[in-house]
Amino acid sequence: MLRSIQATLRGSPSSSSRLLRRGFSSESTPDRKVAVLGAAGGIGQPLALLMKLNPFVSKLALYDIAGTPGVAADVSHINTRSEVAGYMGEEQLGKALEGSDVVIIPAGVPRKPGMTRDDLFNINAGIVKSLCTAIAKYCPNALVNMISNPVNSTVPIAAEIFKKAGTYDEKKLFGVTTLDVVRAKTFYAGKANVPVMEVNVPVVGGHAGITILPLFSQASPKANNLSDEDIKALTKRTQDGGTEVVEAKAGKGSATLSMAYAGAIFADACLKGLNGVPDVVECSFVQSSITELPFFASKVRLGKNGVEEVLGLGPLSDFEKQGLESLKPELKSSIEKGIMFANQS
Ligand SMILES: NC(=O)c1ccc[n+]([C@@H]2O[C@H](COP(=O)([O-])OP(=O)(O)OC[C@H]3O[C@@H](n4cnc5c(N)ncnc54)[C@H](O)[C@@H]3O)[C@@H](O)[C@H]2O)c1
Ligand SMILES: O=C(O)C[C@H](O)C(=O)O
Repeated sequence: MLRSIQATLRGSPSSSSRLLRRGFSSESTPDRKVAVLGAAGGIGQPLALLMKLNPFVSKLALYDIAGTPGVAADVSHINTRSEVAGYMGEEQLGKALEGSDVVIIPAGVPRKPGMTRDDLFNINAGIVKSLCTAIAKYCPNALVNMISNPVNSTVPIAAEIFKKAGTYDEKKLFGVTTLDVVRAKTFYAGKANVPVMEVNVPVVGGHAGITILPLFSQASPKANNLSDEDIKALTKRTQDGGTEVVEAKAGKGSATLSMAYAGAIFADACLKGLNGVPDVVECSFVQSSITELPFFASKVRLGKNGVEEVLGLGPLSDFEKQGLESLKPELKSSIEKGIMFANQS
């Protein structure tokens, strides 16, 4: 993705030649519509920019309850492939969604210091419910990338809304946990003193506090200079990464720029999968049977229909096994809270 952005910034010939190397002719690169819901927000605006730079996108629909005409006009002047349109207010939501291949949802309120992600439930659950009801109506086959918190509950809410509408396909619903992976990579590279762009670390579980479980025992490149205490500290920092940003922003919201980057990486992976690029693997919070919980984040292979394969956890250290058992009760209750909300209201 970073290379895609860099190539795009250098000029379209290099991005199209990259597409050619991947087996697409410039004429046959499939048309793909991406909709961003909450596009005028702290995440939505930089995410709109990054999706405008993505050569796989042919149409970019920017939807919010306010402010999207300005964001769309601004982003639309960038000389890249996609056509941009802004949509504002519920009466324009259908048009924004129609024909979408990927819908990215960063709509909703962010945390302030002292709040948990679950404290956002009361407002964001209703927002997600209404947006997913519209997705079921206007683009039931789209891949849905859920960013709105609490992800551990908003993804189950989306699943229930789609089930009620008769459109649920578990292969097409994703909780975006990429920021946890981005953080784990950055913190590990800093501590292990290895080149950050070469680092890979799976992060499993969910997206809140101890439900975020980075698997540093599977990190590459291997680092022999890290003690058990270092791994514990890296795990805690990854779990508290969101809070670190919320506190630093001191009441002005939560992670937006790093989240836009993470959201753009995940959407890019979804588009590559849809376009038949082989071996696209990212961590995501999806319907899962790799533990007893109905939703769980782990590595997922992406393909032409969305999730092609939910990959297992692989070998865990004793510390990670303990972390896995400790996260299950909280994750289970967040999932159940989402399911109950969707079915009672
Ligand atoms: N998954 C993650 O890793 C992750 C990371 C960071 C933030 N988040 C979450 O993303 C969400 C958005 O964060 P932000 O910083 O961009 O907030 P923000 O307040 O800056 O932006 C949210 C946007 O959503 C819009 N919105 C509200 N109701 C809407 C509706 N019904 N339809 C469409 N748009 C609507 C608002 O108008 C606003 O523009 C929060 O819930 C936050 O907790 C998730
Ligand atoms: O921490 C938050 O509230 C936002 C987001 O979930 C994050 O991880 O940065």
